[in-house]
Amino acid sequence: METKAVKEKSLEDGRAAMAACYQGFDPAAYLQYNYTPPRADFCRRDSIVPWKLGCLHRAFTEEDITGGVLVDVGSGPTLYQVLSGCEVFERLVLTDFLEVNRRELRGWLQEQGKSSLDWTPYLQHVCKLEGRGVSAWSEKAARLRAVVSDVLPIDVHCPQPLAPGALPSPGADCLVSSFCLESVSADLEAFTRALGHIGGLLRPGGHLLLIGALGESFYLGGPGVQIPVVPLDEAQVCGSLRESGYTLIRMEVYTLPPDMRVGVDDVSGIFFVKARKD
Ligand SMILES: C[S@@+](CC[C@H](N)C(=O)[O-])C[C@H]1O[C@@H](n2cnc3c(N)ncnc32)[C@H](O)[C@@H]1O
Ligand SMILES: O=[N+]([O-])c1ccc2c(c1)CN[C@@H](CO)C2
Repeated sequence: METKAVKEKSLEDGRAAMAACYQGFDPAAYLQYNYTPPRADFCRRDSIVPWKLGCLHRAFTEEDITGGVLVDVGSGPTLYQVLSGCEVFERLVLTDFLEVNRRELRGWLQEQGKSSLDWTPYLQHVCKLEGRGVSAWSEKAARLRAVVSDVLPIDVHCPQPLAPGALPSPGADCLVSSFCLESVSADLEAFTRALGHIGGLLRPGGHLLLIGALGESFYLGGPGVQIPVVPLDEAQVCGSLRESGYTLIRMEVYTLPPDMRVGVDDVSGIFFVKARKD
């Protein structure tokens, strides 16, 4: 029979091991692996990034998602996940565990062109989805820079993932999180716990937009930096959502065609979830 102290110790050891894996994370390499063609090919209907941007565009333009505060959990060095949400919310908080990623985000936010990836094609694609024409991309960039109020440290394994007082007291109106929870959790139990922790950042009735990997056991966070991932299937994601106090509104799934499997991970599918906090 495992005592509480032993269980706590093994939890702490697991988190420390995962944190150690992330010390080698290389934002520029990660962006190169996942956010350039073929995975980010805006001329291909079956490319992964356009699929993700379409899911986010649809979700953020549905009438049940209204303004206020949007928090992106585990932003990493990427901005694609908030390009639709930035039009709907007045305040956007980006977050990540690593200073290297927070620095990457601040670089783009503070200065034209100071980032490891050119986000212009992403801005243009989302403008097209919004029927604004691609030339509005610089307006969207200005809007994003205007609504991001903070780039904060976060740890989803903490019951309070953000520093006290980081958000207004009712909590955020909406959370978005992509490829974070399963990529930082040692097992399904930790994934579910983390889902509950971030739920504490959200007001009751608020929405969660969650993008994640299905069937993935590892990914490369940089050259030679192999990071373990808890392999999930759709049923486990739905069960974890239910267990951590969310009502599932819908789940959409993308199955990777062979040429999207480029050797930087062993992901087989991607889920997009829209859920509401009970
Ligand atoms: C696979 S990346 C996802 C990045 C981005 N959201 C995307 O969609 O590509 C996982 C992110 O989780 C962050 N992370 C690592 N440990 C974390 C923790 N304990 N709490 C929150 N985020 C963490 C990493 O720094 C990394 O940026
Ligand atoms: O295809 N993609 O757009 C894409 C983007 C990011 C990531 C993946 C796939 C799969 N691995 C995760 C880390 O667990 C990160």
